[in-house]
Amino acid sequence: MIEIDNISKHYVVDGVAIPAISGISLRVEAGEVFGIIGVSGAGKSTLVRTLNLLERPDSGRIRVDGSDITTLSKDQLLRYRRKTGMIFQHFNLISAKTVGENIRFPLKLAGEYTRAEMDRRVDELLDLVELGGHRDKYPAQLSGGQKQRVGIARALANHPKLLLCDEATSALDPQTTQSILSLLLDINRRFGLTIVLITHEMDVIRRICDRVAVLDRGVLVEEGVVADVLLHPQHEITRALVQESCPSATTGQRLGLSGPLFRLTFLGAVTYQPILQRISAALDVGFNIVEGVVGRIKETPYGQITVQALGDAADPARIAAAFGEHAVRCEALPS
Ligand SMILES: Nc1ncnc2c1ncn2[C@@H]1O[C@H](COP(=O)(O)OP(=O)(O)OP(=O)(O)O)[C@@H](O)[C@H]1O
Repeated sequence: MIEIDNISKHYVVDGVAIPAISGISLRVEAGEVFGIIGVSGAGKSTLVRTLNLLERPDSGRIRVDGSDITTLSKDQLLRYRRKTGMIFQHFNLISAKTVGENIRFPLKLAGEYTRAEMDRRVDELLDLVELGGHRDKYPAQLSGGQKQRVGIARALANHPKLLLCDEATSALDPQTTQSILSLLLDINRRFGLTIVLITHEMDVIRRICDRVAVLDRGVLVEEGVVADVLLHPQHEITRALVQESCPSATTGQRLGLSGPLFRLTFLGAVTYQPILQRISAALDVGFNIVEGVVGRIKETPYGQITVQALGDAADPARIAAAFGEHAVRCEALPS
């Protein structure tokens, strides 16, 4: 478990102090996939890099499994870093080394394995990331997705407990992004590995994260279970980040619709049940779907749609109560 307690970090550029993160406190549970999202310059990289002390916070504490990593000795820090893998947006592979040599590198640095053990581990990791047969190739001979798979294999070499992902899919096309996210989720589940990832894409959070923190100008503005943050964003910056994938509260004004508008949120099995039809029949109200999205948050189905209620019986309180009885959240929107 990681407990980040009130950490701050600034950089000095041309004698001027630039705050990068300010007073951040967070808790990441063992075995979860924790996402940190924010726009460019929000402080995501700085925050994730404090978790292996690539950036040392100016103040505050970071406790991992109870011990404060900011007070570790040099040797203790080396050991801690060995158990903390990291992958990067631009992969950071050594171009003059083959795939096999790149993966073997952290094993060599650890100085704990025989040649045969290292060979065996490299083969095991190549199988894990589905790159068997690419061992003797050089990074330049690989696609972006394959390079990131090498990065993942290298990060996992010493059986880390924590994997840090710094915009790991930002340089990849959408299809390759999905395959890398699936691999990360598979690794998280198979090995119980804790993953902390940073991204500027809500879709990455939706696909694999359990919880998410939102950063804005170095400050933590919102944090919670992904479904709550995605479907009911509280902070303006979060709303902007989710707007592309979810209907907004200004739909009525935008589409010039009159008549009562409702935003309905379905989460779980209820998403696939004919609730609209049932309530329509029970209340004698028609529903015009004007906007919406249906998808999955990790494996959980969800839907969020905006409907216009039609008919004389379209009483907002009755409609909200009827959806509530079916465990569908119903919010009246300004029309
Ligand atoms: N090495 C550095 N020296 C000086 N300023 C820096 C340094 N690294 C980051 N900053 C500044 O700190 C702030 C936070 O940057 P950071 O890279 O952590 O944000 P980010 O959310 O990861 O952004 P991006 O998504 O663009 O990488 C920004 O104002 C940035 O310009």
